[in-house]
Amino acid sequence: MRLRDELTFSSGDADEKEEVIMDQNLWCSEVNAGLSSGKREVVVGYALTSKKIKSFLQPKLECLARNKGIHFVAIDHNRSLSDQGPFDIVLQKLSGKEWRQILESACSIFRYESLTSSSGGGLKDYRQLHPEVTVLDPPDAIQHLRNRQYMLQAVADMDFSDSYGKVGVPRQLVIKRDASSIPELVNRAGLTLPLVAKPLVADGSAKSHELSLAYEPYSLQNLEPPLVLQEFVNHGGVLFKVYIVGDAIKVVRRFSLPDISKWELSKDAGIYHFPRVSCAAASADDADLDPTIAGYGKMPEYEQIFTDFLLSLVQGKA
Ligand SMILES: Nc1ncnc2c1ncn2[C@@H]1O[C@H](COP(=O)(O)OP(=O)(O)OP(=O)(O)O)[C@@H](O)[C@H]1O
Ligand SMILES: O=P(O)(O)O[C@H]1[C@H](O)[C@H](O)[C@H](OP(=O)(O)O)[C@@H](OP(=O)(O)O)[C@@H]1O
Repeated sequence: MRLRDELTFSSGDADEKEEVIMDQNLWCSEVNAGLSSGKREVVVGYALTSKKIKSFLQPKLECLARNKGIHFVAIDHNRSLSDQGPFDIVLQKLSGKEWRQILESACSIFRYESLTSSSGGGLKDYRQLHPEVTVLDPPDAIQHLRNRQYMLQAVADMDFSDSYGKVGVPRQLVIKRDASSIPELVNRAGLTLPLVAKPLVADGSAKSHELSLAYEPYSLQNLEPPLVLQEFVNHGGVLFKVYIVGDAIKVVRRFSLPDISKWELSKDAGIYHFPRVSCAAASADDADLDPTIAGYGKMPEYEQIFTDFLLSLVQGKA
């Protein structure tokens, strides 16, 4: 059980240099409330991009978490990780490079060579120094999701022979450089048009979601490699998004790009850039779908599921 005087936090605000010690009276009353209720206080240090903080750490989530004794604390990018906390969980979605920059700028206690490892650099040493802290998710476990060439490999490797339908990965081609070679490479690979062009790097930036649809390969020469080209797969204009948090699995349905007919293909040319097609606002609630498929825009009861999951990660730890 954490003692009160251990709990000093840094604001994590890049503009604030000095430690911010929470109001001891406020904090004590909460910890006392927690202690009296037997609830264990859980401290989650987070290292997320500002975009992710804005979209993820919504008041509804923070309020529900606090009621369950879970406190989200920004990891101060200006101080060494080991001087902060103590944390029960480090919630992170940064690349090894971003962690490296944070730790280098934080006069980190870690050796420089440890920053060069691919699995999030100093975070790897932090995990060795603090095995009691759960890192969500370990950089080496999610590294492949940052690359659209490798992110689907897990699906391609699965055996769905006993499933009700066919699950596959669209045929795709990676273009690392030299966009002028795309028409020849597409022809040589025998890819069927139209093609969806996606940035190869899926790093969570707005740019990484800038997708294009090309009806002929020559317009692809205007795109900026590295990118991945995927054959367009007609799928009825509805996308099923599967959310998995711990053991909880939820399926939501979204409107997607409509099917493309051969007539359209013959009439259409050029390349079209499209926004976040199947975002939460594109709920397919009204689509004429099999009623057994539950779901809507976002993951239902997400805040409840995620906070219960965080508690499950620390249950049983002293
Ligand atoms: N090969 C494809 N065939 C047909 N439609 C596709 C294909 N790839 C992507 N799409 C359409 O483009 C949308 C976005 O594609 P994708 O999910 O790969 O991008 P993303 O940026 O990873 O999306 P997310 O918003 O989930 O991060 C999909 O929801 C789907 O509507
Ligand atoms: O359909 P949703 O709103 O869940 O789409 C998510 C998307 O699946 C990714 O999780 C995005 O995160 P990044 O890949 O890090 O960009 C989310 O973007 P965000 O800006 O809202 O965090 C989408 O919402």
